[in-house]
Amino acid sequence: MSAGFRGQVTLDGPSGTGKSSVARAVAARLGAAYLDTGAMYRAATVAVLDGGVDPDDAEAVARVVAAARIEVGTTAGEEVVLVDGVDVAERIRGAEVTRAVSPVSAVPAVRRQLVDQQRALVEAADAVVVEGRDIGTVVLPDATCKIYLTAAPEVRAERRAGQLGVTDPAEIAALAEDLRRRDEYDSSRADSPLRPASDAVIVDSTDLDREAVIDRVCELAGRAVRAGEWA
Ligand SMILES: Nc1ncnc2c1ncn2[C@@H]1O[C@H](COP(=O)(O)OP(=O)(O)O)[C@@H](O)[C@H]1O
Ligand SMILES: Nc1ccn([C@H]2C[C@H](O)[C@@H](COP(=O)(O)OP(=O)(O)O)O2)c(=O)n1
Repeated sequence: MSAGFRGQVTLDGPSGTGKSSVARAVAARLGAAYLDTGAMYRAATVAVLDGGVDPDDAEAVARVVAAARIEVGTTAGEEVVLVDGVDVAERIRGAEVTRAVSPVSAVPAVRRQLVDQQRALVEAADAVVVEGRDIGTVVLPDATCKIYLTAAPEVRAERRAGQLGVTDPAEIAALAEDLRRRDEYDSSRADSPLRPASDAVIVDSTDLDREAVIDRVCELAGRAVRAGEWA
């Protein structure tokens, strides 16, 4: 599978499974656009924090996010994330935003607003790789190829630690607890909980390196396109 892909590849799954790194590489290989929907919920969280609002106050969160202009780019390798015109690409990866993003993303009005934006961005692209938590289930139920990435919790925590340069065992344990809490929150919320779509292919990356996961996703995307042509 190389140039010529047309359609949507969705990559959902919990934190630290490799969604972002795999989605970016797959998009580059397929010559497709790339949409990081987690970055949009993180940007909304910046607006909430700067608005001086409690992330657990759903009504206030919905009000602040409705008034915010959230913009994300769709080119892999060029992370563009703006809130009211201000570049927040670096800030959205910080601990303050990571701590507050789950309650913000659980607010139905916030989800409706961002899902509308996500669908518009996807419609503008002939080929796109979209990563998140509810892309195969809610945002793009008719996507060409749906992948659900998983990995053992301790492996995910180690990967996240490696990414952040954390080596202290106590800090790694805290990261693992952070991932566990966020997965639980994201999986148990009422609106669009994290779960695999019934027609998603589950890829367990516990014992696969990044390149192997990228190969597998590209192979599945190629297979889905061929199946669609024959249907
Ligand atoms: N299959 C893999 N094996 C080892 N490390 C990986 C693998 N996939 C991703 N990584 C690394 O794990 C870290 C977290 O990956 P990331 O793509 O940010 O995950 P997610 O978007 O699911 O949270 C990154 O440093 C990434 O390079
Ligand atoms: N489609 C999505 C994407 C992310 N979210 C929420 C839930 C996640 O905890 C946060 C952050 O997502 P992000 O993909 O950036 O998180 P990780 O990189 O996996 O740590 O946003 C969501 O509710 N729906």
